[in-house]
Amino acid sequence: MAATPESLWEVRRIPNKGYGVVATAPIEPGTRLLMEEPLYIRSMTDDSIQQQNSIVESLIQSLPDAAQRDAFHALASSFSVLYPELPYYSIATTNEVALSGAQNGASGLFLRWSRFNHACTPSAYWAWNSDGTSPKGRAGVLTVHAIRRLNPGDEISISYFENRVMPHEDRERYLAEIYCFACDCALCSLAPGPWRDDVDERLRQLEAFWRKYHLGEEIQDRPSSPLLSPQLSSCFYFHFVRRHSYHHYYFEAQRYRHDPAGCLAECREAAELILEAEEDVGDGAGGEDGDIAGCIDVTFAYEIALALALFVGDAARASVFAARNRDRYTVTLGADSGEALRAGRGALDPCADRSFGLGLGGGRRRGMGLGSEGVVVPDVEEIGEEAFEEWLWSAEEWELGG
Ligand SMILES: C[S@@+](CC[C@H](N)C(=O)[O-])C[C@H]1O[C@@H](n2cnc3c(N)ncnc32)[C@H](O)[C@@H]1O
Repeated sequence: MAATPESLWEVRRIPNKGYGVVATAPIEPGTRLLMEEPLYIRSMTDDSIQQQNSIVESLIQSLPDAAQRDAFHALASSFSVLYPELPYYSIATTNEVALSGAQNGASGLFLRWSRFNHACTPSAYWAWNSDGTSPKGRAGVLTVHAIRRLNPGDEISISYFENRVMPHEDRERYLAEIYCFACDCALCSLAPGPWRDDVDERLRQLEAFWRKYHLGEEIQDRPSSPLLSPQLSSCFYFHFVRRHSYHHYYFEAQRYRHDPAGCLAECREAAELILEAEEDVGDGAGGEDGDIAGCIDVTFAYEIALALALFVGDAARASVFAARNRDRYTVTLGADSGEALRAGRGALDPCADRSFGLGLGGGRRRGMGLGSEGVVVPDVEEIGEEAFEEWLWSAEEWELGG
């Protein structure tokens, strides 16, 4: 992974927040702001908080570099009043992040990342890249990229929710319980009234989408759901769990199989809600719809849409969704991230994907799906953006036999 220009920001005192990260130069969306290796990684077990305090203490004591030990002790400690006798636990729990991928179930502490404050509509996106390589050649790096245009003096914020979306009262409770603070971002500062209700309604819609497709909550409530065949579960595993492997995944197999176009329509609604908000902040100006920009990334809708297109063997739409993911991951994770590279390969050759055409049944798999039956990507210049979107999301050809 390419190195990071950290001269673009500095850590400063921020009223009512302790320290925070502030831009020192103009920053464009997609700029890499941080690439950092963990100070330590520890597995999350059901140890008591006293045991966790001892575990973190020995991790810190064993660091060879005194400057690193001092930097750990200088970090924010939001739980020190609650647990004055557990200083290591208090610092760890204020600053650690849950890791996914190969380190699933573990958490890490990152000294520089720990200075970024939270906003429900953040200006930067962070992610743990378990396949990313640091300049020192070590596997696993945490990256932060700007997702809005920033000016010198702007605080750079990230979301502590990791793409979870919630209406205001749930966010308030979550931040108070987990992080001990009340958020005063633009979204949380909205006065009660019709506009805040409208924003909450959109957030609830996106939350429902997230819960359904990323946590699979509906299926957990439905004991009659058929078990996935090994073939199907491998398809779903491959597409949804690889990036978000810390989520328990259950899938609506039957609906996915028999009504892929209906599922695609839900992806479209979610993607449009997210994109409308982002368009408003695209020029850095902010705006009414922009109040929810950055709460959830549009790739969460496009990844599902991509998986659906692959499942039904629609190479044309799969390549468009993969290309959109590639472009977005390039902004949020960097062009050199595993996600952007994978999506780029998928855009060029969707038929090579393991799950291409799985929904078509044995005889019609690979090379026999819609990809080779003449569905081609229309020329957007020729038909216009609106008609292109209609084509992309309508999926009239999606008729799966059997
Ligand atoms: C990971 S640290 C962030 C950096 C921290 N402010 C510092 O001084 O090092 C998390 C803690 O920062 C504070 N914090 C983060 N975002 C905040 C916000 N939006 N408003 C108030 N406090 C915030 C809370 O005390 C939280 O527990």
